[in-house]
Amino acid sequence: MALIVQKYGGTSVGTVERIQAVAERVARFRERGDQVVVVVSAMSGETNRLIELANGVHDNPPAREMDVLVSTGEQVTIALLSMALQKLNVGARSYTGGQVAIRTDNTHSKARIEEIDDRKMRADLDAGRVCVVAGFQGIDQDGNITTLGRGGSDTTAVALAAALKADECQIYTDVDGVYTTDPRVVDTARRLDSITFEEMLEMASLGSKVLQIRSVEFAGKYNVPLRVLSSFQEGPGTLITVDDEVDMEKPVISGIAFTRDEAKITVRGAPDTPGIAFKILGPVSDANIEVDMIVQNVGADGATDFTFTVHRNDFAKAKEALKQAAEELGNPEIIGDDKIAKISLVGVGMRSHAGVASKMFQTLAAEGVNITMISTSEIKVSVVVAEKYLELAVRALHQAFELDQPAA
Ligand SMILES: Nc1ncnc2c1ncn2[C@@H]1O[C@H](COP(=O)(O)OP(=O)(O)O)[C@@H](O)[C@H]1O
Ligand SMILES: N[C@@H](CC(=O)OP(=O)(O)O)C(=O)O
Repeated sequence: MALIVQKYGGTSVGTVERIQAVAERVARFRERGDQVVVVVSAMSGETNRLIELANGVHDNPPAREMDVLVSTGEQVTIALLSMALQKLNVGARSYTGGQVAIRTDNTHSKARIEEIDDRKMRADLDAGRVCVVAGFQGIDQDGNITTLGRGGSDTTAVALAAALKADECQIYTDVDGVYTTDPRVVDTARRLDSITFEEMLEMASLGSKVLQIRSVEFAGKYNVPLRVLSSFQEGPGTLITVDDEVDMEKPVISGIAFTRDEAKITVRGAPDTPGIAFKILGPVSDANIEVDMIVQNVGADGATDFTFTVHRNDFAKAKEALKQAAEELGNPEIIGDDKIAKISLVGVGMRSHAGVASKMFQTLAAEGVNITMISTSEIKVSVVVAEKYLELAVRALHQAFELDQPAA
């Protein structure tokens, strides 16, 4: 008998039939004698629909009310799944985040979980019932509903697994595991049997939306055994593993992540004087905008070019912040490009192998893809290219690094 936390994402509960299929899967685990806590997301498309409703009423919806609204999607699916389980004669009870209670801080729309009360869940499990818990939501200490950020149900599941010391946290989705890259873009992408927490964290941070970043951080911190599986087919999925010693047989690159979520801003001809980076990025940071990549060119004739990227949603706001600071910067030219994509190679093997970046640049050059920005860290290399070359570039890199070949 094992204690398992299972999370089913939006596509897996997208229709009544799919909810029934989830109930049947959960029932099979119960028949085997396992104790099961299920976390569900809203039906696919529902959270976006709710956000659009809010945008129709208010151009900057108040964060507290937004959380009251978007948390309703999950309330629908917990009730439906609980009913579907009871129809199969499996004892089940649904709980919103607040009912559990999943206590968070009060940062609406990106709240952090602070404490989980496991008493109700324990009582249900001991009585042989399945607990069906709404993902993505919690409650602050004043009783306000909070949400955990897009994709937050993954984090709910991992946090419950940590609180309950579950034997495994299983994330069921519409793919049968973590792939070498997004299988929707590269059809030769291969499922990985395992990937380290460190690599998964990079993949998630660099754009692979199969797991929410926070959930991977949480699983690593609390040592929660985490597995990604398909809710539509049987299979072993992908196990996220602790990074023990580096396996010399392991390929240098484990995966390719990419994102279209960023935009690039260049300040041309800014004075090349001490403090210029602060003068440019200070106003951007004051506007509460996060900066990702930064490049400052070598100065010439006392002037320099400075380029950085921000989330695409912050593009207009960042340009505006700079325009307001323009006078202090000597009125440089400010240009922007939001048709960019960032592509990243990820792999712990990079620590012990040289030449990954140069092979990446060579591959892109052979395809005629121009690189406009580069950044590296110990286990990743990222480049920015024009968005129109994204698919071409990812496919070429996938092939060049032989990611379509089964691991040795
Ligand atoms: N490296 C990757 N491996 C697997 N899936 C990936 C990867 N990168 C991106 N994805 C995408 O993530 C999707 C699953 O995440 P998501 O749509 O958020 O699922 P859910 O609704 O179940 O939470 C897949 O359909 C796939 O297109
Ligand atoms: N419904 C929320 C939470 C979530 O995790 O969804 P999904 O598991 O479908 O990515 C969202 O759309 O962000």
